[in-house]
Formats: sequence, structure tokens, C-alpha cells
Amino acid sequence: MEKIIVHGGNELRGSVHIEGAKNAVLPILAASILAQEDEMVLTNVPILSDVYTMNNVLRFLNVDVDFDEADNRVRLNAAKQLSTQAPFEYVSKMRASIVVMGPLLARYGHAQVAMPGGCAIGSRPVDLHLKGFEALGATINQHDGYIEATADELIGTNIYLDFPSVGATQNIMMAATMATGTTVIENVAREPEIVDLANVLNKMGAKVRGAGTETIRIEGVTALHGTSHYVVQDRIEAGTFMVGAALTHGDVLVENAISEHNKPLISKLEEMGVTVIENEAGVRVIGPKELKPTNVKTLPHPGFPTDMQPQMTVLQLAANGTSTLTETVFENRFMHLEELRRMNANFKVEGRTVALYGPTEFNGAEVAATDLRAAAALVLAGLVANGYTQVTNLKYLDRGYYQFHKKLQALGAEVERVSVPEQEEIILKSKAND
Ligand SMILES: CC(=O)N[C@H]1[C@@H](OP(=O)(O)OP(=O)(O)OC[C@H]2O[C@@H](n3ccc(=O)[nH]c3=O)[C@H](O)[C@@H]2O)O[C@H](CO)[C@@H](O)[C@@H]1O
Ligand SMILES: C=C(OP(=O)(O)O)C(=O)O
Repeated sequence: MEKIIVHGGNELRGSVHIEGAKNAVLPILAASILAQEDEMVLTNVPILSDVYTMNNVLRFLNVDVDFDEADNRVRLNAAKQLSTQAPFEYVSKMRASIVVMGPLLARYGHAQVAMPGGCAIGSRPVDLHLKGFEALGATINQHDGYIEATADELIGTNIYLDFPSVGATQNIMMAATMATGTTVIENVAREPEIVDLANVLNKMGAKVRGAGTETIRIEGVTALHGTSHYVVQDRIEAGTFMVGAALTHGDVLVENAISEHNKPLISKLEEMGVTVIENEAGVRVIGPKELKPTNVKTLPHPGFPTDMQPQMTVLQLAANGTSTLTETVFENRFMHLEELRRMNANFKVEGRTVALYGPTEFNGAEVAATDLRAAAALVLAGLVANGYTQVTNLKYLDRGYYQFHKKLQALGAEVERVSVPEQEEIILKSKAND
């Protein structure tokens, strides 16, 4: 086991490179299943544990996968006959594995995937994915912890999503690429990662229109082929460094950040007194001496992203006054706050809203990450805490951040990642379970 140790007090200064987006590359990797001929070549692929997990799911399904980490390039060949069943041992590792269902159903009329289950941030059902498959003509069976979808033929139809679910939009979009006729999906997710997936599908020969708007229209085609694609920048990694700069009164150029993708965050940063300068090289963020409080509500894109919520609460706690944060996307995404309490944070949760009482004089403590963004938020809090903060449960951090500590070090933070000796590991684990 490893932990990150941060000694607070340093300003972040310099420039930071941002990886390809985890949430874009995972469905794009799954889309390779649709390519009956030609190789898929993906570049700007981030080195993350979730990417390894998706690669292993695809290998299990009989896709040839070659990940050249030195070049951030993955080559995929799905020309062989594939298996249509993804077992529990893979799906349980990563919920996003569910997005192999749509492409398998499109290509083979059959997909069987272990029910993904909830996670620390919420219950996370997949009913909208399944409703979409059913509307396209699939029969859904749930048995022995598996979801099985079967269809003789998928037929284009009109689908309205009750909620603009990212995963459901991606899964239904991929299932519809080879359906007979036209599929219109309304109230879809509009995240940049949806647009990136639609771009790849179109390069593969699909006819997907409207990605990035509320309605996506897909004309079914008979076959898709491989293509090459450069994965879009990770707006959440970029946003995390923007918050880090603001929090530490720093001055950081987030290289090649696409400001359009981070508009809701940038607008809140500006409201808090942060200077944000967009230029050709990226987005430069300069933290003020004193942060002003602000109220935030998470929403589907183009609203404030739930994946920036834990990091944002740290910034709000540091602000001079009371802020609120309302989490509308996931019902249980405040777990990191209890860890921040160990660092002297003062807040009150009422339902889906938390009042955050700043300014906080964070004190270093031993804290455990409860999920991916919680991990980043705790490290950020450590950057401005008195003394040393030790963050454990780094398996969550590694799902979504490549060498987070090294990037922070390069920006001037006093941070290191160390192995925990076995004895200490037992004590830390028992504390994390308290
Ligand atoms: C790999 C990936 O891209 N993950 C992102 C994706 O997750 P994911 O695709 O799982 O998130 P969704 O947009 O589907 O979920 C949003 C909300 O809809 C609910 N819901 C979803 C599907 C469904 O069938 N029924 C249902 O009720 C969920 O419980 C949740 O409350 O979008 C989330 C919301 O921006 C982000 O936090 C995740 O980082
Ligand atoms: C919640 C997240 O991811 P996932 O949907 O893969 O759990 C995230 O990226 O913050």
C-alpha cells in the first residue's frame, strides 16, 4: 500500500500538462468492439488503472489490445469473433465496463454483463441504459447477477431519457449505430466526452448527428470499421489543477486546457476572485490573496460538474465566509467532507446541500480517500494545511490521475508518494474502517 504525504504551505507555480480524458477514452475503447475490420488506433490515452481495466475487459472479449504507454497509444483489433459476455470479476472493478453492452448488442444482437452495482458516491442504477436497449427491440433478462440483452434485430426508434445520463447516452448511441433505420434520443447528456465518442463513431462510418445538443439522431449503417483518434483533454484533471492554483494563491498555466469545457468552473473561480486568463497555450489561473465565498449546484453538462464537487468544497472551505454546495447528480457524494473534518473543516450537511463555513485553517491529518475525486480533494487540502497531511487509499486516485504527486511537485508543492510498511498498513486500514 502507498500513501501521499503533503507538507502544506507552498504556492503552485508553473505549467502543467493535462492527459487525455478518462471519461472519454473508456467508452471509445469500448467502441472498438464495433470495428469489424481495420485497426483502431487511439492516441493521447492516459495511463490510468481504469484504462488497464477496460483493456482487460476487451481482451477477455477477444479484442487484441496493445497499449504502448511510452506513446500513450492503444491499438485495438476486434476483427475476430468476440465473446459477448463480460464477467463479474472485470465489471465489479469498474462500473464503466457497462458501456461494452451497447456495442456488443449492435454487432451480435447479444450482450451479457455482470450487474455493476453501486459505489461510494451513490446507488447508480442502469435502468435508463436498459430502457433504451428495450426501445430498440432488445429483450432484457436479469439473472444470477447478470444483465442479458438479446435482439434478432435492432430497429431505430424515438427514445426520451428521463435524466441525461452520460453512460446511458453512450450505450444507446453505440447500440443504435447499426440498427435498422433512424434512432432519435432526446434529453441526452451533452458532456464533451459524448461529443468525442460521437466523433469517433462517425470516423468509424456511423452517422451520428447532434452530439453536444439535447437531441442525438443516429441513422443506422450496416458495418463499422477501425479509425484513428486523438482523445480529448481531461477537463476534470484540468479543473483540479485550476482549483489547486486558486487555493494556494498560485499562478499555474494549465496547458492546452479547453476553457469552453470548463466554463461553469471558470465562472465560479472568477466569482471567488480568481484571475483566469485564456490564451493560446491554455488557461492560466492566478489565485487571489483572499477567496470570496460562492454557492454552487452540480448539474449535468453544461452545469457545474459533479466530478469537480469535492475539489470545489475544499476551495469553498478556504474562502472568507459561508458557501453552499448542492449536489444534485449523486446522492452520496459528500464522504470526503468527514475526512476534511479531521483537518479542521467546519460544515453542516442538510440533505443534498452542505453549508461550508470558511475561512478554514486546515490542519494536517491522516485521511483516507473514499473515492476518486475525494482523493484529489484531500491532497489539495493538504497543500494549504499546517504541517503534514497523509492521504491513503490511493487506488482511487490512480483511477483518474496520472502521477498527480509528480505534477504537483513540478509546480512547487512539497509532496511525495511513499510505500507504507506492513505494520503501519494494518493500523491505517483499521482506521479507514472506523
Ligand atoms: C466513466 C464516466 O464517464 N463516468 C462519469 C459518468 O458516470 P455515469 O455515466 O455512471 O453517470 P450518469 O450520468 O449515468 O449518472 C448520473 C445520475 O443518473 C442516475 N442514473 C444513471 C443511469 C441510469 O440508468 N439510471 C439512473 O438513475 C445515476 O444514479 C446518477 O444519479 O457521468 C457522471 C456524471 O457526470 C460522472 O460523475 C462520471 O465521472
Ligand atoms: C465518478 C467518476 O468516475 P466513474 O463514473 O468511473 O466512477 C469520476 O470520474 O469522478
